[in-house]
Formats: sequence, structure tokens, C-alpha cells
Amino acid sequence: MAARRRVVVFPSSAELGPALAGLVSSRAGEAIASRGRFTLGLSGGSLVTMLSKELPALPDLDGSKWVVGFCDERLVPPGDPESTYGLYKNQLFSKMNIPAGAVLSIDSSLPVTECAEDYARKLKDVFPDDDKPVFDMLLLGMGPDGHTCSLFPGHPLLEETEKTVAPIGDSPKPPPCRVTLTLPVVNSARCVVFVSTGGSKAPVLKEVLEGREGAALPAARVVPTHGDLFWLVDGPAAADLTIVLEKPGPGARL
Ligand SMILES: O=C(O)[C@H](O)[C@@H](O)[C@H](O)[C@H](O)COP(=O)(O)O
Repeated sequence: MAARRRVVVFPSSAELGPALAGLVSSRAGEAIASRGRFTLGLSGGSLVTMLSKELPALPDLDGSKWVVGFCDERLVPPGDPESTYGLYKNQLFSKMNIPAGAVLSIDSSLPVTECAEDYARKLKDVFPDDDKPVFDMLLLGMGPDGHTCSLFPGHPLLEETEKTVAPIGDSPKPPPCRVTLTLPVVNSARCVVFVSTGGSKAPVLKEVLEGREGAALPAARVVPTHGDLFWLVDGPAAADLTIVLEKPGPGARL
């Protein structure tokens, strides 16, 4: 079990977004105060729009000591609408003062195996003293099948223990070629935050948070060894849950 798992329910994305931004900002402040920088891993999906709206709206947010990587990436050119890097570049990085060299982009011009090795090397440069990368915070989404990063149900990559970054050439969700952080890296993070919204996520959210351990879906296997685990969800996604839930009032800080 993680050091702490908090399942926090907001009425809708409108309330969840500012709370997420506040959590990112407070963890960034703590990390910079303790270690001089904030290492953040981003995911695609609805997080792109949410973060791009909420983070630049924070007063005095300073990205100058941030180092930003990606939890996974699709092997498409940066200008392709499917490129997670490209979306964040246009929608978020352009509005923040993160140094260009501090964004660890994935070289999608390489074949998928070399691309994963290249990204693993970039991570090693950022985390030279760690056995595996220890991100201050990873922001994750979850697909309706229970996948997270590019770790899909039943895929052999779920059993990867050596690599920090893995190539995948047979993703069941297009595009087929991707690179992804592996579970040991995800579970080494100091803080992991899932964001999941909408009624279509209700059945899988129940399975992940309340299901039997033996049949663990990828998202259920995210259990940080020492870090905190947050599930930030909206009312429709949480509709089927029976576990104890936090329901913060307006403006509450996490
Ligand atoms: O790489 C991908 O295909 C997507 O990024 C995907 O993994 C997404 O993050 C989840 O499906 C959650 O999506 P939502 O944030 O829209 O719920």
C-alpha cells in the first residue's frame, strides 16, 4: 500500500482543475526549497487542456527551476496533433518560463527502440545519482480500459523491471508506436496524481480503486513505494464508489 492514498472528489472539472494546479504549485515549491528544482512528468489526454488553462492562471508561478518530462509519448512528429509534446509546447510551455533545455522531449524521429533508449539516457542525465528516475510529481490519466502511461492491460511491458523507459510497437490504442515510463519508475515518484473525469470512467475507476488485487489493471498497479498517491476525480467518475472519499469545499487546498 502507498504511504498515503487520497481519493478526492470534486463536483466537476471546473473545481478539480484549480485544485490540481494548486497541488502542482505547492509540491513545486516544496521540491525547489528542498532540492533546488522540481521534476515533473506529464501525460496527454484531458490533462493537456486542464493544465494549460489552470497553471498559467496561478499568480507568481515560476517555472525557471522546473524540469519537465513525459510519462509516455506517441511516436509522431512534434507538429502532429497526436504529439503530446507538441500540444504542451503550444498550449502550456509557451505561457510559462520553463527553460527550453529543461523540457525533456522525446526524439520521435528515431525508431521506437532507439527512441526509448535515447529518452532513458536523457533521464539518466537528469537523475545521475538515482538508480532509477525519482520524479517529484507524475501526472497521469487513465483510459477506460484501465491503461495509464502506455501500459496496457495484459501487456508484457507491465512486468518490465530493468528498463526505465520501454518501447511499445503494438499499442492497442493508436498510434501503435510509443515510449513509456515503466512501472518501477512510476512507483518511485515522490507523488503520483491521477486525474479522471466523466461518467465513462465510473466502472473502471471502481475496478481500480475497489477491485480484487489479483486482477490488477495497469492503473491499479501504480502504488508508489514511498510517495503519495492522489486520485482527483469528478462526481460522475466517482458515481459507483463505496470507499471513503474526500469531498473538499470550494477553494480548499490539497
Ligand atoms: O496516449 C494516449 O492515448 C492518451 O494520452 C491516453 O493515455 C489518456 O491519457 C488516457 O486515455 C486518459 O484520457 P483522459 O485524460 O482524456 O481521461
